[in-house]
Formats: sequence, C-alpha cells, structure tokens
Amino acid sequence: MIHFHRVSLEYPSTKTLALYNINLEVKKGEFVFLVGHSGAGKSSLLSLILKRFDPTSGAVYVNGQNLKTLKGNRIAQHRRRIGMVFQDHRLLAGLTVEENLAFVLRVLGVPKGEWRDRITRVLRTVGLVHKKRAYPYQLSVGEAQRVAIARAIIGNPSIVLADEPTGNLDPDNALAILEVFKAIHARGATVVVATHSRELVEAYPQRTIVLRSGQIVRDEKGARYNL
Ligand SMILES: Nc1ncnc2c1ncn2[C@@H]1O[C@H](COP(=O)(O)OP(=O)(O)OP(=O)(O)O)[C@@H](O)[C@H]1O
Repeated sequence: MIHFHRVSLEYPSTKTLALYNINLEVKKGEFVFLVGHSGAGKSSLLSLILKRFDPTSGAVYVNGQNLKTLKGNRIAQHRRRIGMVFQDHRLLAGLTVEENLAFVLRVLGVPKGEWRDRITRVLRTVGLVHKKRAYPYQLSVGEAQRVAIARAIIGNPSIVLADEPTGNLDPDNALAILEVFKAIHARGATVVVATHSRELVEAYPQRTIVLRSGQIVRDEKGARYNL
C-alpha cells in the first residue's frame, strides 16, 4: 500500500539530509508506529506520503502509483484519500463540531443527504456525539483532538497518518486517542502514527519503525525499542 524505494530527502533551503536511503513497505491494513528523536525525520517521511515534497532521490509509491508522476488535480485527489491528524487539532474556530465535519464532506463532494448519518457515525467512533453543537473553544484539548480524528476519517480514507497526535495530551487522554486509532485499524485502514510516546507504543504493541538521523535503524513488531 505504501512503498519507499531507496528514498532520500534533502531540504534545498538548508541542505539538511532529512531522510537517507529509506526502504519501506507498509501493507494494507497494517498499523505502524514511527518513533525517533526530534529531528529524526518522522514528519518528513509522512510529508512524502502526502506528496508535500518529492524525494530528492528514490521513489514513493502509494497503491502502486509512483507519487512523482502525479500532477495537478491528481495530487489533490491523492491527498483526499488520506486522513491526516496533526499535533494541534486545526479545527475551524468559527464552526461547530458538526459544521467542521460538514465542511470536509462538502469539499469531498458527498451528497448533502448523507451528511447527518456520516457525521453521527464518526462522532460515535470518537465518543463525542453529544458535543456536535459545541465550538472548538468549548472542547477540552483531548476532545478537540478526537474531533480532528473524526474529521480525518469522515471521508473513509484507506490510509490514516498522524504526526504526534497525543503530543499535547496527558496520559489518560493519550490512551483515549489510541483507542480511536485502534478502532480505525480494526476497520481495516492502514494507520501510521509518528510519536515520541513510549506509553503509546507499549499500550498497543504493533510494528514499530525507529528512525535515527534520517535512517531506519529498527523495524520490528513489539513494544520494546531504544531510540
Ligand atoms: N521545511 C524544512 N526545511 C528545512 N529543513 C527541514 C524542514 N523540515 C524539517 N527539516 C529538517 O529535517 C530534519 C528532519 O525533520 P523532521 O521534522 O522530519 O523530524 P521529526 O522526527 O518529525 O522531528 P520532531 O519529532 O521534532 O517533529 C531535521 O533536521 C529538520 O531540522
């Protein structure tokens, strides 16, 4: 589903070699933790899957498609098939929870008649049906992050990427977020979560890829890892 073939990424502005010779295969339906020190290259790797950048060398394939060959509208189409969650929730402040979700459905071109059911379904997944009329400022940080996940999955993406999704949360809230990712995984999505949190990795022993200075230094199933 996601395939990196000898991928390196150098940021031209600073000549930083963020990723070096990455070979990686993530299968459909897999759950992967991406761990490593700050600056190890986790966000850069996720950015390549989204085609925010092209690699300096090597190739990134998603569903068999070399992302380098995507142009114009097909890049937008590619990104719409991926649900992305960031450390900060990035909800639209002037819109309620359900309006934030409806906004995505409009962009995706989903017929209006389906909105209410789709919104209720994702809010049920994240346990926040009762907050659908709340504005982001009326939510706790953990709730806002769960809405952000609802927004990422409302288009039924086959791939969900998360960059430090629990970075702003206390351990209990972080585990609540993990439960949501587990549910998404259980429904068959491919999930890649970049995290600093050892607790998260230990709470859900899955494939764990350790990046160090832009290189993969470990890639194994299980909770134990050293950075
Ligand atoms: N847009 C950019 N331009 C130039 N250099 C960048 C850019 N983004 C990241 N870098 C550099 O690339 C390297 C990898 O950064 P990246 O953000 O991928 O690491 P990370 O593992 O996600 O770190 P963190 O855990 O702190 O988010 C770092 O040395 C960083 O300074």
